[in-house]
Amino acid sequence: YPELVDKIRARQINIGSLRSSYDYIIVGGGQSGLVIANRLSEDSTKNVLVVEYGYVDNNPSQLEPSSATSYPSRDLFNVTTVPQTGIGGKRVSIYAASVVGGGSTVNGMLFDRGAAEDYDNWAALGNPGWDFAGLLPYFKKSTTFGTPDPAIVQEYGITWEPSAYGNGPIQVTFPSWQWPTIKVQWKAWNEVGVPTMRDGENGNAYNAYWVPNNVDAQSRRSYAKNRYFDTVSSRSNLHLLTGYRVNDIQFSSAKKAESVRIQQRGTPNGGSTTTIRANQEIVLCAGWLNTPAVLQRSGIGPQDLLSRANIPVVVDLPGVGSNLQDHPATQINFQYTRDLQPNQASLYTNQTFQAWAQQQWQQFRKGPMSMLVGNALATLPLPTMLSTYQSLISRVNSQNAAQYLPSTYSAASIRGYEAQRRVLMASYASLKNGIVEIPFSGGGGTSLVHEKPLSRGTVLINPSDKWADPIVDYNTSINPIDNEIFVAMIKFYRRWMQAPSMQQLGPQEQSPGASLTTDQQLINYATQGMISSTAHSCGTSAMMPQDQGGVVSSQLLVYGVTGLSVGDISIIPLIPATHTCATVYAIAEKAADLIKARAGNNPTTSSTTSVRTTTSTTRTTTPVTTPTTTGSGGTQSKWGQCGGIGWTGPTACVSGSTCQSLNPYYSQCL
Ligand SMILES: Cc1cc2nc3c(=O)[nH]c(=O)nc-3n(C[C@H](O)[C@H](O)[C@H](O)COP(=O)(O)OP(=O)(O)OC[C@H]3O[C@@H](n4cnc5c(N)ncnc54)[C@H](O)[C@@H]3O)c2cc1C
Repeated sequence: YPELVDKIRARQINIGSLRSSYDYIIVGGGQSGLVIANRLSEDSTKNVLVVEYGYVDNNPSQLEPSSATSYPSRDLFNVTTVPQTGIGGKRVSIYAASVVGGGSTVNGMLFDRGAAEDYDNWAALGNPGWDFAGLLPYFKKSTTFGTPDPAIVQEYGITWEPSAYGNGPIQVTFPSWQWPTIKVQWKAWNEVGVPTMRDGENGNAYNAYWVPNNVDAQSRRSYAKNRYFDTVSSRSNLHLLTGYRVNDIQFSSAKKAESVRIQQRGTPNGGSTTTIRANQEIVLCAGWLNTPAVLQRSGIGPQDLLSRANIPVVVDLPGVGSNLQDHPATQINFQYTRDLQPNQASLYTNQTFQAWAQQQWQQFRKGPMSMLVGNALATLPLPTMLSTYQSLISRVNSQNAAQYLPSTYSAASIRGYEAQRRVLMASYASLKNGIVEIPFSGGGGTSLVHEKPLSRGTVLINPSDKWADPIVDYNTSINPIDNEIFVAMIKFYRRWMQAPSMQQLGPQEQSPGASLTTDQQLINYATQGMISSTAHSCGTSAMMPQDQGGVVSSQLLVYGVTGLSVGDISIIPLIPATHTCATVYAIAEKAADLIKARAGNNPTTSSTTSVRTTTSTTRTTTPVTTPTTTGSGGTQSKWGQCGGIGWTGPTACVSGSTCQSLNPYYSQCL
């Protein structure tokens, strides 16, 4: 493993080896940023710089299935929302990665796509080429399906559609284990009118279907860093600079994006910065939280916000930071009084089973411990769940759209929302599009997830401190119809638990509890336990027409300037009914093709630039002082932190490992 670490370190550059200019500068080396970097650097005459705020996380545990359910705080931004008045005024956690590979490095590895209608809706909002047919080649280009263990396929009747996959970097398959109770659950779905689909990845992600994970045959995480970045380490035209924040973008008088200003992480705001020029294009891939913030700090955003923050306006683009969407969720729990054996609890309660599971894992990387977060979803159309769905749709249509939107929304953003509502209501009435998601893997408890909320939020820089983390407000459940969807979900889940097949398990409702029956009681229950985000935040630099609050065109170019595009999750106009990782790969693959195509039409002189140019041409930088570490004594275990700025824990490593500095902020026992 240390050899691998050395290899990874060798291909990163430090500030001293930066060129003064690159053909492409990618802001953010997260999931989408690494995909785009890989594709743009395929042309050896183009040089590409990725600037990433986070670092490489080389902890091997991050590749293991267990990492799907424990998100390491070291790799995440530490931000909470403003009080969410629609769910009792609580502040909720947000999920935004800050590590090389971004969300793909830390996420739950449930790897699904939305229904065809989800993407057709994007095209209907004024984005030709972004329908499912336009995206399918990119879903395929990014993935390869690995045939799972035939025994588990046969035992559980797992189905998938091979033609939905291609020959791409991300490995996708099913683990070698499922819990027996899931067989009963599949039957029960059918009994309450939810058919089983052969596959969700081919545009049919509605009703109930199996969902694979993005893991290789050894159940190891297959993600942007190891499949899109590490694999092209020999390319000298691709540079990655970690531990630096892109503060803002600078424009020429003709509003061409010319350069980025970067600053070392942890140095005081307003301190020294380095400017790097982009000959061809700057591509924002800083994610839903920071892409709008970088735009706003660069003078592209709502005019009144910019002037309150003392930022000169380059383009008054009110949609920047609006249109925030995620999938809010609440919990439901039933206990089986006659559960099948083994079940999930057996891993804790049955020592023989536990020992067998350990042995299966350690010897063969198979068995219960190869499982991640589960592999089955019921993504239910509204008419399946609610017989009075038409009345709900009429009530949505008769709402004054502005009433529930944030007060900061411009007339253009309100128009855009009305356009979204038109396509959304068609989806609410459709039998080929899910409105809610109920994950199931055998147990009686799960999350109830709203896939198509009407409420919208904002991500705005703090006008009194533009360097602070952006202010996030999801406005969760501000629109009362969103709560009606939760009530319908709870009632339908109860119906599922009452299905004939389920009775062999003896399900007993724990929460909300059978005594809660009125809609208001269920709303109170749902909102009390509700979270605003299931880590699928998106939409904050939306691909919509400019006069409808859009930020980028269907070419992903930012309105009002040239040489600047967005290639990450923030371009999503309308949240799809799916976990977002696979969709982000498709967006980024398509973005790379769009960028290449326009470069082809407009060649630059960059091909003549020497790749070897280094520091002397880099604009001013203040030398970075080497940080010191004050240790508290004691010995750190292998893989643990042993130094870095601000570290006060042990600096000595357990025998067999040595403390190695990976960056100024993190040394590790390796
Ligand atoms: C904890 C978690 C669990 C998830 N679980 C699942 C799941 O199971 N299944 C699924 O399908 N999806 C899941 N997702 C969602 C999915 O991973 C994300 O939607 C996707 O990774 C987003 O990709 P992105 O490229 O848009 O942003 P990111 O991958 O977040 O990349 C943005 C990058 O930009 C960097 N950055 C930010 N600001 C700056 C700046 N100013 N300068 C330089 N760099 C900057 C950040 O550090 C980050 O690395 C999860 C996400 C998270 C966070």
